[in-house]
Amino acid sequence: MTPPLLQVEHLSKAYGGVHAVRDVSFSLEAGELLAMIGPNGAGKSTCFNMLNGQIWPDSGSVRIAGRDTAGLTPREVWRLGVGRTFQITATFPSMTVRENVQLALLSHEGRLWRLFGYAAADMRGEAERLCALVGMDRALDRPCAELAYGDLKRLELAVALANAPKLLLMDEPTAGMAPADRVAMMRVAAEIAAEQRIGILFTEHDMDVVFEHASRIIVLDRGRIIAAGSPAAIRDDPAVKATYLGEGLTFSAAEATHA
Ligand SMILES: Nc1ncnc2c1ncn2[C@@H]1O[C@H](COP(=O)(O)OP(=O)(O)OP(=O)(O)O)[C@@H](O)[C@H]1O
Repeated sequence: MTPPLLQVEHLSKAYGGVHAVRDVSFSLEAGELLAMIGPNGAGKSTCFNMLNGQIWPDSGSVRIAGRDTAGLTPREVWRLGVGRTFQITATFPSMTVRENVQLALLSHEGRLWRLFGYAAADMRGEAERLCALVGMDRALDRPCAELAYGDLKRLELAVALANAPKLLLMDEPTAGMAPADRVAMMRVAAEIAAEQRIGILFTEHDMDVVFEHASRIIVLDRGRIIAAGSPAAIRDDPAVKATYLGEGLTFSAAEATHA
């Protein structure tokens, strides 16, 4: 039997007396868009940091396509096909959209030293394909410094895709975006996940985005998974409602969408 793309078992991490992540287990298949939600301090970032090798767990395991990542550095985990996008975008402002993606493609190929030679030209077509995939083909020659924030996030997704990830970790991909851009951004991510058979795990505070696009949702609270399941099941889960209502948040928009 083929192992899941991502298999997390009994993952735990404590900082002094704070149990940031406690006994977390879940799996993710190729093509799936899994949302990890939870209030501030629930343990989402700590989980992500353990998944890409930035921090090592106290106990538990992470397997990528069956391969245990224990003891691997972030770069080694990246080589297994785990990409990550961050809340704060990291592109080169003076370079154009196309050049940023070409650079990522060259870096993936290990050919960075040939950046200004013909190798960069080799990557032109592929860079344009990736830009089109995220809806940035209209801005190929624009310097990144001129881009609106939403477009920078799309570009960041293209840069992450240049590394041909099997699993993409997206840390609040829509943070700082206008509501319409948020939904559009995740629609693009969902289409890419399905078409390219990439597994995407994302954290998100905007419940409209989560309920509209996630195939499944896991809910963390104080380091533990308190619920996991389909968007409909999570919306009706009493423990989830209690956690979020405690924060003054409601699922009203999501209820309207799915009613
Ligand atoms: N390096 C650290 N040292 C000490 N405590 C930490 C460290 N990193 C995280 N924590 C604590 O672990 C808990 C989980 O934090 P984490 O950042 O993983 O939550 P989060 O769900 O990502 O929150 P947010 O939504 O605010 O980003 C919090 O109580 C936090 O204060």
